[in-house]
Amino acid sequence: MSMTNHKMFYVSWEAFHRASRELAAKLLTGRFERILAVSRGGLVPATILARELNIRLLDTICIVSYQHDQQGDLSVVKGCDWPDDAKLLIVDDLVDTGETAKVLKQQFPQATLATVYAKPQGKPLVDVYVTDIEQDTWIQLPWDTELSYTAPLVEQHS
Ligand SMILES: O=P(O)(O)OC[C@H]1O[C@H](OP(=O)(O)OP(=O)(O)O)[C@H](O)[C@@H]1O
Repeated sequence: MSMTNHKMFYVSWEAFHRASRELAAKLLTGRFERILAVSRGGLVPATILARELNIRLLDTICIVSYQHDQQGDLSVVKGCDWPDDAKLLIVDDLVDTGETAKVLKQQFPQATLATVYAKPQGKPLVDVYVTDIEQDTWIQLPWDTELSYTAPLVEQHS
């Protein structure tokens, strides 16, 4: 998805922290023992969930998506050889098309996949999430943005 002609959903660090803690609350009864963070976007919520759920065992799966090519052209540049079971919690920041989630579910069908944000196309693949985002909306995460000046509305519309 290209950034032009799309609605934007800007997320501050505080909002992301709050939403990640909401996600932790939803996962409280899960009795998870291990967290698999989907790098890179899943690293931040994985840290927050590990703290809230007191999980000390974490690993990463590093997936690179080549957006200049076809959608869904993914490469796992670093895998994880943990067993697939119900004690495994997989964490990503968002699910969009669901292509990343498909790769995760293929290797770890019994694990729980949790994301902070979910768009309709990928939502059926996620087990637990916090916030629905429309498919045509670009989620601007705090590590990709910075505060900047914006002109008053009257000036923008004159
Ligand atoms: O549902 P999908 O369409 O597969 O999209 C979801 C994936 O896209 C984002 O990663 P991105 O490719 O931006 O990589 P990054 O996290 O390393 O920046 C996000 O962190 C998910 O892993």
